[in-house]
Formats: sequence, C-alpha cells, structure tokens
Amino acid sequence: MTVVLKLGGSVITDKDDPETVDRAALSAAVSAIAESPVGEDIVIVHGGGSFGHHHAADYGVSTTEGTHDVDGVQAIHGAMCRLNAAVVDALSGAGVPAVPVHPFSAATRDADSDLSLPTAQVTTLLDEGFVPVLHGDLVAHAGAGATVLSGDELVVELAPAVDADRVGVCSTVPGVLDEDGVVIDRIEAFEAVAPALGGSDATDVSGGMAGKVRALLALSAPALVFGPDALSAFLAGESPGTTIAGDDAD
Ligand SMILES: Nc1ncnc2c1ncn2[C@@H]1O[C@H](COP(=O)(O)OP(=O)(O)OP(=O)(O)O)[C@@H](O)[C@H]1O
Ligand SMILES: C=C(C)CCOP(=O)(O)O
Repeated sequence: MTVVLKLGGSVITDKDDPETVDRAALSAAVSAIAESPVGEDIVIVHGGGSFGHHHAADYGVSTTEGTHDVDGVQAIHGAMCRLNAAVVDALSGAGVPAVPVHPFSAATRDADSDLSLPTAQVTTLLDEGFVPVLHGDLVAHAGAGATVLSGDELVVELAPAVDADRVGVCSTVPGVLDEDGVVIDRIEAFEAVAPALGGSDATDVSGGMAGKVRALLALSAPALVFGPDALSAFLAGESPGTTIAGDDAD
C-alpha cells in the first residue's frame, strides 16, 4: 500500500514568523509517520508555510505570476530547501529513511502552463527503500521565468506515478469547512462547495483551501484533507476529515 502524504506548510512552520519551523508540530507529525503501519511505503510532500510564501509574496511570484529575478528565485527556492532539510533531518532522527527531492531541478511548465514532473527518481527511490521528501518549490515556466509549484500540485502528479492507494493532505484545519464551520464529509464537485472556500489565513501564494480542493478533484484516487490530530488515524487506514473525490476518482 503506497501512501502520498502532504504535510501543510502551515502545520510545520510558525506562519507568523518568517522562516521559523514549528518544532513541536513537526516532531508530532514525524512521530506519527515513524510509528505508522505504512512503514517505508510513503512519499512525503511538504508545503511552504512561512518559508516559501513570504519570499514569494515579496517578489510577487505565484503559481501564475512568474519572475525572471534571480535574487527572487534564489530566495524562494533557497528557503524551501532550508525547510526541506529541516523536515528530512527530523524524519531521519526518528529512523525514517528520508531523502530530499527538489522539484525545481526537474519540473517544467510549458507556455500553456502545463506541468511536467519527471517521477522515475521518486519511484526508484521508493523501490530501493527510501522515503522521498518533496516540497512546494519554484518551477521553470516557458515565457514566465519561474512560477510557484505548490505541494498540492505535486501530490496530484505523484499519486498516479507511484500508484498511490491513499492520498492525505494534512493541513491546520480538521477538514474542508462549510459556511457554518462544519467539516464537509465528501466533495465531488468544486461548484458545490465554492462559496465556502477561501484562500488561506496565512500568507499564501498558491490559493489556500480553494486551490487545494481544485487540485485534488483532478486526482484519480480519493484524497483526504484532515488536521494534524488526525494524522495517525489517516496513516492507520482511517478516513478522517473531508474526502475529495472528483469525476476521475474510483
Ligand atoms: N472552507 C474552508 N475550509 C477550511 N479551510 C479554509 C476554508 N477556506 C479557507 N480556508 C483556509 O485554508 C487554509 C489551508 O490552506 P493552506 O494553503 O494555508 O494550508 P497548508 O497546505 O496547510 O499550508 P501551505 O500552503 O503552506 O502548505 C486554512 O488554514 C484556512 O485558513
Ligand atoms: C511558496 C512556495 C515556494 C511553495 C508553495 O507550496 P504550498 O505551500 O504547497 O502551496
């Protein structure tokens, strides 16, 4: 059973403080992963939180607005590499055979903004017993310089590539909330929930919850959105939070 898990950047960082890891939250997530029955059959993706998003906002870069400013590219990508190193170190310290995979070195968007992400390194690393740890990043974008590549987009690309049975997105909220703040059990179409979906409370250049739901609806496997307290339950095979199952989902 292969699992693709995204750890929200807003979960593992202190969103109000630029480039600050939330050590307690990261260590809780790492313990849940290290102790889970899934073992090494997992690909981890993490988001930007207070690392990528602050720099991206400073340089005016988003998933659609690119930059040719090399200082901006180095600031954004560099921050994401620093967060990735912190996540990989924490996982290694708990005995998880985690290795970094940096999407900026491999992915591209063409002039129509279609994303290509090579995944043979990820599947081979998995087969060889490693736990690949990818992250939201920048991506070379034809005609736009470099744009933001969100961890949610990576999840959508990786899940079919590794033939994932389970896809989980761990965010700060217990699920996707309706207009009364109640967790929605299942989402099958964007329009049905669009009025309740906002951006993010934190600095976020990739669309917050609305961007997440839109991306996950494109998956062929159902994806679960849940909060940090439910990470162990998800890894144990339970279905906490919101199930997002688009037309292509089984
Ligand atoms: N209807 C909704 N239900 C739940 N959260 C919502 C809703 N509308 C907006 N949000 C916001 O979306 C946020 C989650 O998206 P966000 O992109 O910030 O999370 P993340 O993936 O954990 O972090 P990152 O993007 O840094 O990886 C929530 O913290 C909340 O502020
Ligand atoms: C802001 C950057 C560079 C990464 C965004 O990834 P996300 O937090 O998963 O949307």
